[in-house]
Amino acid sequence: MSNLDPNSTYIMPATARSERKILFDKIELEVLSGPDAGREFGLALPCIRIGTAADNDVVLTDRTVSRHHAEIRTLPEGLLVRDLGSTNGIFLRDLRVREAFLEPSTLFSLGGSEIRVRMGMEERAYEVGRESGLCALVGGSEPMRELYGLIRVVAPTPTTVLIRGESGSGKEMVATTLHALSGRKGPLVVFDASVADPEMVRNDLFGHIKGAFTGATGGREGAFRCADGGTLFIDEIGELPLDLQPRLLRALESREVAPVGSDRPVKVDVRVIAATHRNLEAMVEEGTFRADLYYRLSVMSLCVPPLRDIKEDIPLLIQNFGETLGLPCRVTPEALTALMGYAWPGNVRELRNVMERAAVLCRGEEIRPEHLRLVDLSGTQEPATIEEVAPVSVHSPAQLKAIERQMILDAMQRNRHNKSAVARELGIPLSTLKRRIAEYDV
Ligand SMILES: Nc1ncnc2c1ncn2[C@@H]1O[C@H](COP(=O)(O)OP(=O)(O)OP(=O)(O)O)[C@@H](O)[C@H]1O
Repeated sequence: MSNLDPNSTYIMPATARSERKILFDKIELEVLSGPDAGREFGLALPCIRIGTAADNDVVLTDRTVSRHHAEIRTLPEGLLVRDLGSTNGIFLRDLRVREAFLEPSTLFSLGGSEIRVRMGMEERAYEVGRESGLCALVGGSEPMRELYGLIRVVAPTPTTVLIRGESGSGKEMVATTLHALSGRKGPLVVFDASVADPEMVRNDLFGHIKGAFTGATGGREGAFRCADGGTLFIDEIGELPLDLQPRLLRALESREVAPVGSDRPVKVDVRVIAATHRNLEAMVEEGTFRADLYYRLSVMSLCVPPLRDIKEDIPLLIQNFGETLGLPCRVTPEALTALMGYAWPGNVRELRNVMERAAVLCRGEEIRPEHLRLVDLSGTQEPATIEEVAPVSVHSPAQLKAIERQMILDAMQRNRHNKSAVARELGIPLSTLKRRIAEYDV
């Protein structure tokens, strides 16, 4: 292994201020003997398969090599080689091994082919340009431009990406942008791991066969297979039930999924992007998130800045919402000052909601500070929520609660109990929604 931490993305400032470099891990193989002698491979994948069948990552022509002979996986401890049930086995010197960690530049043999393997690094340059947006993402601040540079260089690779950032900061938009620039022909499938029922998460993510469980009257493809040829975006990965995490890890490494009720895995060509607002490191520490899955996901992390750190983008975002949402209102300098002074705990989503509401309240005139209804300048209070959608106080607090409860119930039904989708639809953070659900006994 390289002496750099394999669990991190390295960004090295280059001499020119606008160009940075990023390092991708890769597995390098060199065939030293046998019919494929002289061939070299460098693959930026977490796990590679070697054999004579065409669906391997490294396809050899040596007839003493089995169709699916071996796999090599990158792990924090090093490169792990594993026999996939070959006829002629894997040999390290004279020792036949079923599974072994390889020292750097170790030689091993598959049938009559001797192979040298090592962990490599591929350096790619990326530009931090002067643009004020990328695809649907808006913002010309330095952190946003840095993010665009990373998105452009990471998008066309098969690397799993972990997007981190606070709720409402634009993680899903970053995932959409990564997919749009990936060149992958298949669809973008969004999967929310915060659904309350773990059974539902398992069935919806991996699919199931007919009769897999009581009530499974038909088969279901599952998000993984629906995303074949495209991208699977797993939102709220920190909420993925612990017992499903090994299954996801297996799918990421083997690029195969076994539908529930079946022991026949299906090959999938899916690029996985995950997102979270949670502190996964702390979750690993406390045992609620598996370290091996964390390691696999965090090889490439992209951080979306909170709005309070990119306040210079507020005017641009407002202008963009005006255009995309058809809000023709002008913002007074006083209102802009108020917007710039606010802490934005709900990030860009909150800004959008505030602007939408202000556009209604100002009745076609210019937006003044009182239309914004920004009550909390410290950022300690919850962002504007659905009760504020009913601005004129014709309801008693009890009636408002009943209305809110009904709105949540309706949205839950529409979104098949997918809480993140509900929170998105209602324009409130997931944490607030969860509190309301508990409070109203929904
Ligand atoms: N950079 C941006 N440019 C334009 N609009 C943005 C940007 N970032 C966020 N938004 C707006 O904020 C809304 C919320 O963004 P998004 O759903 O991507 O956030 P998120 O971080 O995935 O939220 P959550 O953690 O709650 O799932 C989007 O619908 C979009 O309107």
